[in-house]
Amino acid sequence: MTDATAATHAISGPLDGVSTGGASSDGTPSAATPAIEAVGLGKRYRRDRWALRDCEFTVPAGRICGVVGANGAGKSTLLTLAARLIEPTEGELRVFGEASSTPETRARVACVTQEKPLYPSFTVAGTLLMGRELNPGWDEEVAQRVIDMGELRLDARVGSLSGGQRTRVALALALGKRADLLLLDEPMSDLDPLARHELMGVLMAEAAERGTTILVSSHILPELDGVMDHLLLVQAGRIRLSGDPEEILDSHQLLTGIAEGAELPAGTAVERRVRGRQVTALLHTGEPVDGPWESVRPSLEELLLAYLRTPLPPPATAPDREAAA
Ligand SMILES: Nc1ncnc2c1ncn2[C@@H]1O[C@H](COP(=O)(O)OP(=O)(O)OP(=O)(O)O)[C@@H](O)[C@H]1O
Repeated sequence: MTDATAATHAISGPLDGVSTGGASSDGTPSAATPAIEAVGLGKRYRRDRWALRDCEFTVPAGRICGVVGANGAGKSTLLTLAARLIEPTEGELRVFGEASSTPETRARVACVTQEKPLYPSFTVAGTLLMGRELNPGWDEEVAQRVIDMGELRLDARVGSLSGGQRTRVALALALGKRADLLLLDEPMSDLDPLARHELMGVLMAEAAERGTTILVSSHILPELDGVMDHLLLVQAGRIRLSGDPEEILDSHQLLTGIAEGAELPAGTAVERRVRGRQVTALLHTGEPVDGPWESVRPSLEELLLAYLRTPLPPPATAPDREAAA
């Protein structure tokens, strides 16, 4: 969790128009400019504590990007940097081509942090009214639909709602803003399975209809399978995998075989597990492997679990750079 506390970032932003940088004349994002681009990105909270380091990746506009990683990997830090609620310590995180916060990019970005900051004394109706007043492109229909699906009373005070109901209000605000980039930090964690399913449907429809880029972090891997068309695996503050999940899966193989005499091609094993006489290994290669192996394409869950179980070796250059800092 980060210390991002800016209230209702989902509704922040200026009342003026939309940037033309990275956008077509009608305001929809152009495919040419990535929604997000990290160049040598690092964030250090304390002197010796890097939450993210040496991150290089691109998320093309219009993608639903799953941000996956263990607790403390750096997912919230990444989303909070993209929301401009905190600044990088080194490198850049470009949002629609802009390296730092501008009124135009702020107007194009909506964020729901894990804290889901809302005003507890406001009613649901008052919260939506605030969204409408502060956002020129406000879409009442989509915000109202999200509220109605949860059967929330408009006169209920936000402070009296359950965690999942508050999440729904925060998502209604974010969707109502009609942003080009939605940053959602574990938005589904306190929703029941039906609400999760419904709201994932709304998000997918949003992405399909408007080309909205969505960065969504989640610990629930099946929730993202078949939904995301871009994957960022964050591990110990580094980006371990980034790209189209189908292409990433195509470049891996899950092998099973008998341990005795079974040699794996050098330098390709992400993970190797031995159970009795049987070896299972995830390889990072699309090339056929010789030997007594049975090879299948891994499922997304098998691939991610293998990476999550395998710690990233510390980079050789880190001590020198720490000393120089
Ligand atoms: N405000 C802060 N001050 C100091 N350290 C922080 C702060 N926020 C996060 N960190 C540290 O940065 C690292 C990354 O934290 P972050 O919240 O980004 O991880 P995460 O992947 O989102 O974790 P989770 O899945 O548990 O939410 C952790 O080691 C965490 O302790």
